[in-house]
Amino acid sequence: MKHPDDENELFNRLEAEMTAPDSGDVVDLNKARAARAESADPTSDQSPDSRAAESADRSEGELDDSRPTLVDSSTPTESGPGLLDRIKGAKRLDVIPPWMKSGAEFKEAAGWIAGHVGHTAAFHGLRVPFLYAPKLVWRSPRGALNTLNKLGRWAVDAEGEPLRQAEARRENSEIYLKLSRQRDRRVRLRVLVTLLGALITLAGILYLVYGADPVTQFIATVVAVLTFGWLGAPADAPLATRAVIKTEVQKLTSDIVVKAMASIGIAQIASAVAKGQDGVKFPSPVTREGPGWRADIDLPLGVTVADVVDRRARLASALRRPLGCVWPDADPNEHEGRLILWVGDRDLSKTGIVKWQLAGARRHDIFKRIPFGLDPRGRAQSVPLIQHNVLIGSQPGQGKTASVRVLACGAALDPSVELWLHENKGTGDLDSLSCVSHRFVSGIDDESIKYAADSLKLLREEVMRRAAAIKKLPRDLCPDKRITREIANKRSLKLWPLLAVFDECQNLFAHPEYGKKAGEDAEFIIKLGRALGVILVLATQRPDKDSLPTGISGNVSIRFCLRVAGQVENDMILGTSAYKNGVRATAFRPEIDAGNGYLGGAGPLPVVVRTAYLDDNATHAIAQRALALRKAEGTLSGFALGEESETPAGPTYDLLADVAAVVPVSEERVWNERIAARLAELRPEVYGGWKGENVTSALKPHGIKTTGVAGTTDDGDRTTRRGIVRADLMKTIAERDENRGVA
Ligand SMILES: Nc1ncnc2c1ncn2[C@@H]1O[C@H](COP(=O)(O)OP(=O)(O)OP(=O)(O)O)[C@@H](O)[C@H]1O
Repeated sequence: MKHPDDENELFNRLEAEMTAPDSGDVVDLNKARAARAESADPTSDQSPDSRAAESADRSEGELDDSRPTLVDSSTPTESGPGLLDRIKGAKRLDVIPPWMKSGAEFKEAAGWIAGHVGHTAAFHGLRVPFLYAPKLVWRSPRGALNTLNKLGRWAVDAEGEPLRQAEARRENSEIYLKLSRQRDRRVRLRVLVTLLGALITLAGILYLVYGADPVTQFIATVVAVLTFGWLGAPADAPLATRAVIKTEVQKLTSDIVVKAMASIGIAQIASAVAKGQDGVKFPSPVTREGPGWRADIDLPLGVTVADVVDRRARLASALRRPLGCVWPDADPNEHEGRLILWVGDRDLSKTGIVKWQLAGARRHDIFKRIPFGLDPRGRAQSVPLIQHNVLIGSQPGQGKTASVRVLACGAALDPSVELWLHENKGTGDLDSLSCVSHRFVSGIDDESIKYAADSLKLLREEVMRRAAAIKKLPRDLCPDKRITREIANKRSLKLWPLLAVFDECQNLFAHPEYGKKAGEDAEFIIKLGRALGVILVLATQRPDKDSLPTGISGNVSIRFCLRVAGQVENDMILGTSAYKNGVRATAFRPEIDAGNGYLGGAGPLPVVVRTAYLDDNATHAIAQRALALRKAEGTLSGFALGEESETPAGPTYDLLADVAAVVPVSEERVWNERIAARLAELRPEVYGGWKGENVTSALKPHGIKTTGVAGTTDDGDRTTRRGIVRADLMKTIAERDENRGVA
């Protein structure tokens, strides 16, 4: 493995700086130039003579274009940053390793070890009376015979017999006699010891049979049976089977990595390895990180991390690991050619259910990030919601609703958040959260789709209201013209965060009647609502341009893409060029990789995340906690309180303004029937069919009284009929506008 020789480099630089022209030494410029040119092209002959000859041979304009033109300055300059800058720019490694600082990681490891020990104890404990003890009893006669046999052979020195026979065959009488004498001596001693031992054993047996109490007899019998049973075990049949079968994972070494990288079809690496070089460099040693190995790799010049990500399957094959174990990743703090190759011990899809960090939390602040899941390296990943919108997409059954639940539960745990939940699949996946929702619908029928479309219409109006309200806030409270925690806490301002979820939104946006308008409203909200605390979370299983307007997919800031079938769907969710850049959710496997997806926009680079999973029971428990919080703080509203759902008013027109428009200044008093006729002409879709009495009753709530107004009919008759005084109307309009301005 190679490491950069930093110390040497540093030393050379120090030396160079100390002997630099500042020190007052005279520098031989010719020599310096020659040295520089030599370093640029070590193969060429750079003696002054040769250079003179070369220039004489070539006329101007006849330069050899096969050689790159050197553009270095001919005067010596300092190369690169100075020592202090280099030290300042150096990356400091953690004094205490991260795993030692993480209570959660430590707890998880301790829990895992305790579980492992407990499992092993239970496994063998159950087998002792029913399997191991009967096996030992069964094997004990054989063990007793084996023991007697071994004793007998020892007493007569049977082990030496082959050697003596060999010497006899070779007729080597001297050695044979020596060996025979040695055997006689041994046998005499050993037979004596054996007889003595047999006598003691016999005495012991007689004592146990006739003199010992039953407990001693029992213990002695058990010990004897177990011992002989143990000694009677055949070599190929151990007594106990293994409680756990260890899956041995090969240690990742730089040699393995180099070999693998050379075989994935990147020409620069393959040709370097063929020439006996490494092809890639390792800026730091291969280390253990989380449940796997991490290799930091510098790729050859011109090769990018995306080139390796493209070949992930080949890399997995070359490393002889399942695809779900091999995760090539870029390092956001380094250059484009720095690869972090993380090779897990286990396939990501086999890591089981990821526990949600807030599953047991009492409350959460939506202005902080919402824990979302783990990346393959076991690092927690989270999603910011404030100032963002979220788009989630995948094929059916890959975990969209599960990820929506995590985000909705995170928001629900902040009692200041108003939740609008729409699940247009009709399976009730979000029902548990209905008890804390301001608006809620679950269904795929037209009525449910209309409800969701109405919500977007209302949200659009809400965004406009908020924009006007924020504009009026004093600068010290709202310097950035966006919602803050402080503003959200001032309930009178009605500017708390509002999270609206549209699960299976393809059913809404592709609806023949409501789809188009809903798409426009959603785009409007996504573009303007971010700073105003309105957050949209959209999940779709059909990411195409009919079911997901491009205005939405182009403007959303956080994207989570679970398994999709092709490049178009991939880029629709993760953004243009994602596929080309190696961010490919097509690599996930159907069903097996449910819950695994690429998360973009939540950090500097897209990362693979296995989302935390909340089943219905866990969601219900969180919803109940959120409900208690909202009750305590008095923030329950709308659907949760059983209130009638709001529907946006039909086309909204300002009646007073319309009346003012049809009553000219010259008419001080006017009959209501004339106003009705003029209104019907102005807006037939609103006022068509109105009579004088409709005007009377419509103006009454505004405090405009009707009185008897004298006038002339179209036929020229003078008469008195019900009408209004224009001054009353204008006064009412002025008062209303003034009040609105105050609000
Ligand atoms: N994070 C996860 N961890 C483990 N399993 C998961 C995870 N997410 C989803 N699954 C599994 O995938 C199944 C389908 O999940 P979910 O209903 O969220 O998918 P979906 O994409 O919303 O499906 P559809 O498009 O049909 O609504 C779940 O029942 C669960 O078994």
